[in-house]
Amino acid sequence: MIDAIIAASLRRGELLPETFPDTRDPVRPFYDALAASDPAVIAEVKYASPSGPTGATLPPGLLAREMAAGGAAALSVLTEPTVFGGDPSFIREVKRYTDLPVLRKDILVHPAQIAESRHIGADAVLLIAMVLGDDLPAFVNHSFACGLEPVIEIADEVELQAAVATGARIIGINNRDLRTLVIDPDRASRLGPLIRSYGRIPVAMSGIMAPDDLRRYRGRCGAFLIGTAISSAEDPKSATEAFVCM
Ligand SMILES: O=C(O)c1ccccc1NCC(=O)[C@H](O)[C@H](O)COP(=O)(O)O
Repeated sequence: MIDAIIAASLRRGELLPETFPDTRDPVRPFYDALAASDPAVIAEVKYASPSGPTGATLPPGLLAREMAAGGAAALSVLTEPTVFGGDPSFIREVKRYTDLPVLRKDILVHPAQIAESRHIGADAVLLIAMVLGDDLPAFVNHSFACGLEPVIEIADEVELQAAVATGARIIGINNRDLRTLVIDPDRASRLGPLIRSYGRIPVAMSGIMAPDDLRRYRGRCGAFLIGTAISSAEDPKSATEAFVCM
């Protein structure tokens, strides 16, 4: 499944123009938003996954407004269209409803997709270590050059070392295995303190379904990315509050 998503993303990247205007502004405040909040909840606008629809019903702008009202420190917006039901236009829509900094969540594999991310209004981009391999440092540098905060996603100690060798200030630990989709909640507990010891912000990602799940990472991770549990909630504002008011 992940290989098909990567191939589709490469095809999308190849269709983009090589340059976009407005790619050299200073990095926007995604980092500051996480550093200033405890717990820093990154609420994710997520409509589907390889497992099927999440059940989210509000359109992206209204969903984002509820998440902001519930106290989210920042937002993540899935823009991948083939499996996750996303679209790059969601970022602009979300930005019309909230001032919160926004992470573009996608399988980014082409340099033009980084410049595009800035152009469509993102403040940060997800760079997946497993997907980018040896290209990771170049994508980190390109993100900073485009005025974007790179957030590297890792799954193990080897990828952690590759991430800290770059200048990235935020490193996410995905508890979900991208190939098997199985969640291992101990990943973020184990790797979070190690990332902290390098002076970076560790973000626990995936499988955080209830406030108690977040509690296990307190003190070990600095931020918490929550998709399905908030996006699919009947009342996304209250669902966000429940995580923020831990
Ligand atoms: O969500 C999935 O099942 C998934 C499968 C394969 C690759 C990526 C996947 N999700 C992307 C994400 O990063 C999650 O949306 C994010 O971590 C939030 O996860 P959750 O809170 O469990 O919805």
